[in-house]
Amino acid sequence: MFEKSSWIRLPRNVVVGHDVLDDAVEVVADVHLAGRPLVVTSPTPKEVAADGLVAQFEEAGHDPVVTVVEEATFSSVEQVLAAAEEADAGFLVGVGGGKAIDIAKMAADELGVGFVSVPTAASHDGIVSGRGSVPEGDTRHSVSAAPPIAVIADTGVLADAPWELTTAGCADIISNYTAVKDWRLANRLKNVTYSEYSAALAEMTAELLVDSAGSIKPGLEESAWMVVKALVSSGVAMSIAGSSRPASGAEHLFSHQLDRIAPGKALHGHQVGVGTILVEYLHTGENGDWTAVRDALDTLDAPTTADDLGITDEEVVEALTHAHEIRDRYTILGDGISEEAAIEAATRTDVI
Ligand SMILES: NC(=O)C1=CN([C@@H]2O[C@H](COP(=O)(O)OP(=O)(O)OC[C@H]3O[C@@H](n4cnc5c(N)ncnc54)[C@H](OP(=O)(O)O)[C@@H]3O)[C@@H](O)[C@H]2O)C=CC1
Ligand SMILES: O=C(CO)COP(=O)(O)O
Ligand SMILES: [Zn+2]
Repeated sequence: MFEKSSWIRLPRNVVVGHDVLDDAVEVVADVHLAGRPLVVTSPTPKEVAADGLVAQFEEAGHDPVVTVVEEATFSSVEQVLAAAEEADAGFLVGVGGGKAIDIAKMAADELGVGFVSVPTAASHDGIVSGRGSVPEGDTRHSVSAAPPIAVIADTGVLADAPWELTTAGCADIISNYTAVKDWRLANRLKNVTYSEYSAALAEMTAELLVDSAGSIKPGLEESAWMVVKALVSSGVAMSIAGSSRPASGAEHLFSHQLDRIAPGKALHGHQVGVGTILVEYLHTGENGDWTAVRDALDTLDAPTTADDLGITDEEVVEALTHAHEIRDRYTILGDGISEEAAIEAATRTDVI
């Protein structure tokens, strides 16, 4: 008897374009969210977008409240839960980069209320995903959470954000190449659940972005448009998979380990981009596709070396040799690679 079942949870409204932030009240009404909005944001996105959004909700008689989070931690989730309880919030609106959106998403999931995602930077593919990524001690959890009911991605805001945030988003997409390779490997060797549809979508998203790399330029709203569409598509791949597998493999474990070893030095997307060069080398060898990955990152102005990331050679080697310890996720790293192998990979690829 066939007994398999799966849930694919996706956003209802994905609104992308120029000045769409002005339509927030309408978007919220369209998905029937009711009650007091709790706006979850972080310091810069508050000024860039959340203050204006709050004024809009006030004008519409929604009586919004705001809470500002500083870090992507479980204690930030607790802070938001307490604020929501105190305000008796009807739904949550996450305004910011990956940090604010992840925290709002997880808190809304815990509360069982609706969540609206308002990215202020095209810097990560968690904008629509049903995941939250949170460090805790020596590990980093990829937490399941309901995806946003609605996404409001204002391309004017995204294009005005610092260019390096957009290049970080591009690199987060390029990492799908190695993430999918790791996923297929884990499926073959460890029988990990695998979805060909999800993997194909994740790979195609990276392919389309790389094909357009030459026309993605700073300050152009059309470029923000192309990148955010790719980020949405990659998030949908995660929702189809029911895990971050199509968008997060060994290159992400490397980045998560760097967050512990060299905190605050570089953006998530930039770290995973450099990780993708290294992991592609490990998958395909000296004459493999890592040069194409490096060239694509270079064309997009994204970092390709330890120097570009502002980290030391030793930190790269330490992150690569300890990446497999981040979580129980089988990748090309297996149960860890030796220091010699890490130095070889990083040297051959000119990362160090
Ligand atoms: N759930 C998922 O599926 C995924 C989750 N992630 C997670 O997302 C995070 C990475 O996202 P990222 O956006 O890089 O990190 P942050 O949210 O930390 O944002 C990066 C920086 O950009 C600033 N910023 C945001 N918007 C603007 C703007 N419009 N103008 C100027 N500055 C701005 C932030 O300000 P401030 O300091 O004030 O916040 C912050 O300093 C990681 O925690 C990662 O694990 C990544 C991919 C997928
Ligand atoms: O960053 C991610 C995808 O780009 C997801 O990260 P996690 O695997 O930690 O959830
Ligand atoms: Zn990522």
